[in-house]
Amino acid sequence: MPNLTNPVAPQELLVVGAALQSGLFDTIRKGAYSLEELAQELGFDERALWTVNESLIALGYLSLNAGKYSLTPEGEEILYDETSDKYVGYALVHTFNVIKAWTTIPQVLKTGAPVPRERDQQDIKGFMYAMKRSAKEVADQVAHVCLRDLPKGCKVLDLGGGPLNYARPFAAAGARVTVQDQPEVCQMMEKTLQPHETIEFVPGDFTEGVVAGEFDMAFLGNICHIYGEEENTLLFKRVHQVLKPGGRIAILDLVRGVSKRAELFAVNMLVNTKTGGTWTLQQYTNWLEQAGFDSVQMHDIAGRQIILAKANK
Ligand SMILES: C[S@@+](CC[C@H](N)C(=O)[O-])C[C@H]1O[C@@H](n2cnc3c(N)ncnc32)[C@H](O)[C@@H]1O
Repeated sequence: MPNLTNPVAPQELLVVGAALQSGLFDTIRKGAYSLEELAQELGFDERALWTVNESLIALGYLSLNAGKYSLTPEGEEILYDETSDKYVGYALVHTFNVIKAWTTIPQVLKTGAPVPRERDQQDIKGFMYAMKRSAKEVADQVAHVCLRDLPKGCKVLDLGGGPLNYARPFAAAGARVTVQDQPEVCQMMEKTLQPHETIEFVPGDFTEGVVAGEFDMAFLGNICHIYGEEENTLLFKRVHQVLKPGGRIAILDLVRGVSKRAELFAVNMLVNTKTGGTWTLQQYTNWLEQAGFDSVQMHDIAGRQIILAKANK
């Protein structure tokens, strides 16, 4: 059913998301700044900063005492306290970027192509947090389904697994995990690895090539929606080459016609990618069979789908 009952709600999200994205909250958290000092530190226009800060005070995120700004306890909890139920944190930067991208729909309708945008470190961090948040409730179950019947110490390839949301549960279940992701993601996330975690990073673009190996299982978590038929079929063929005979491919995504979220999510891919979208089980099955897989099965975990198939070689 259509539901546009509260069209003003995004305003809070936009101003808080912008403050987080631009480093305003991070800076205020570091010390006591006056308006002039803060504007100087961040290179911001004073009038613009004053207007935004006043709105953040009205919303309850900032307070001003003796001419110095600080975060309110509620602001601190929502933006920085990962142990709190109210915590949203950097995932908000991702929501902010999603909204920015969706405002380009009128242009994309004409050109069919995303409007180019630069991504800075704050954007990557926001994306990582959003991925972590979305995986939190399902990651252990996903790992269980993907690793079922595989021996301890099995070799897993996690393509686009840089955020480590699934690599960590795979490793915790005894797998040796190779993560291939973009160099900037590997660089950021490698630092977060614990010495006991059996995870190695291999930087590289998987549309250009997949790391060599003899893997028991290859996990493609939320990456097939970034690409279209041509790239996915080629990727499945490359994955087939690096799996052991009878090895498993596991694809986690929102399957069109099965997930209730698939149609709307495809709009996000439309405005952010050249060929991405959400795909039906029939499309996945065709691409997998062309790449040399058989025994295709689908599982549902909390409204997300996992497609499993076996390398027939
Ligand atoms: C939507 S996130 C999914 C992350 C994780 N697999 C999950 O499900 O939580 C997509 C990931 O794939 C990576 N990625 C996208 N295209 C890639 C490419 N061509 N080569 C390597 N990594 C890529 C991104 O950097 C990002 O970490």
